[in-house]
Amino acid sequence: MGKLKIAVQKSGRLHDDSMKILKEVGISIDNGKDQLKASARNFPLEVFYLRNGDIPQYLKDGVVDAAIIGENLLFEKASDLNVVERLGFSKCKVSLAVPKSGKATSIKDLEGLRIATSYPNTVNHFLELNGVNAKLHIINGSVEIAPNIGLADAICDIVSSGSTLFKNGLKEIQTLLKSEAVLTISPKISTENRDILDKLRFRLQSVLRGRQNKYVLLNAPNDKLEAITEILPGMNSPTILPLAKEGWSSLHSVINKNDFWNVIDELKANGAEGILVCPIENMVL
Ligand SMILES: Nc1ncnc2c1ncn2[C@@H]1O[C@H](COP(=O)(O)OP(=O)(O)OP(=O)(O)O)[C@@H](O)[C@H]1O
Ligand SMILES: O=P(O)(O)OC[C@H]1O[C@H](OP(=O)(O)OP(=O)(O)O)[C@H](O)[C@@H]1O
Ligand SMILES: [Mg+2]
Repeated sequence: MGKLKIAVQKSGRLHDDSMKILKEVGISIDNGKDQLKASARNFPLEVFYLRNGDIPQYLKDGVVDAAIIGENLLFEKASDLNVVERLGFSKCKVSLAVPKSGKATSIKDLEGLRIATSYPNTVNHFLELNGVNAKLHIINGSVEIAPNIGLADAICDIVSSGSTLFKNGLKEIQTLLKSEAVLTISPKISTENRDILDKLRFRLQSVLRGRQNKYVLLNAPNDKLEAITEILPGMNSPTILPLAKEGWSSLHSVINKNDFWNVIDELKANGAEGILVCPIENMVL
């Protein structure tokens, strides 16, 4: 049987969470830190540890079948490749910023100015879309310093917390893209390896669904069960078990983690007690 070749960033922002999600889908990888390639012990998978910036070309050439990569880099270097799963980590934006005292408030105000960036294709795409002419300075890192050293009037780079912009006296004027880590595939992947990829995707979907939801257990008097069931959003049919205490039941359900805190007060007001909220490792549909 063949092996699915998957590229993961060797070191940097995506590495740890990429390895973590592979572990959570039950794949054990002997991970010698200096290895550039490692095989999984219990799944037909080979991991290639590569520079993030090199991964799009490896995908296009079919050197690897799949990769975990930032969506922003796909837009920059391989917009023809498909995203097959959004993985929910390394969330960031690609934004334009100018010095705090600058007058520009959008891309339209950058006509004739100099923009420093590591993402020239992305910037050019949006400049063209807006009919703006600007001069790009392509630099590979520490882009935010460019206006301070007189190299550029504006920058385009990744923004997450915004602290790098703040520290360099810059303000964001426009978000061009939103990004997160994604699983993407090579157009040259074989049919055999696509089957392995489908197995991996099935596991990833179960883990991601689990991360998005919480298992909730609560106790309530029997006459309140109907009201409580109605409060819990998106619930098909909760499990209801009688408690040893006469007239009381235990209600078990799954709830989206974003919804839980919104309904907690209502649950309590309707007589729910002893509410437990537990993480879910896997949710297989
Ligand atoms: N501050 C951040 N917060 C969240 N995600 C980020 C942040 N910076 C980068 N990312 C995401 O992580 C990806 C990898 O970024 P990182 O800085 O680790 O690597 P790189 O310098 O782009 O690549 P290479 O591996 O080629 O050196 C980016 O493409 C982006 O999707
Ligand atoms: O909004 P923030 O939370 O400050 O994050 C944004 C910064 O993070 C990234 O740099 P990184 O730390 O990856 O360094 P690099 O330039 O060496 O890649 C990015 O290039 C920004 O500079
Ligand atoms: Mg970086």
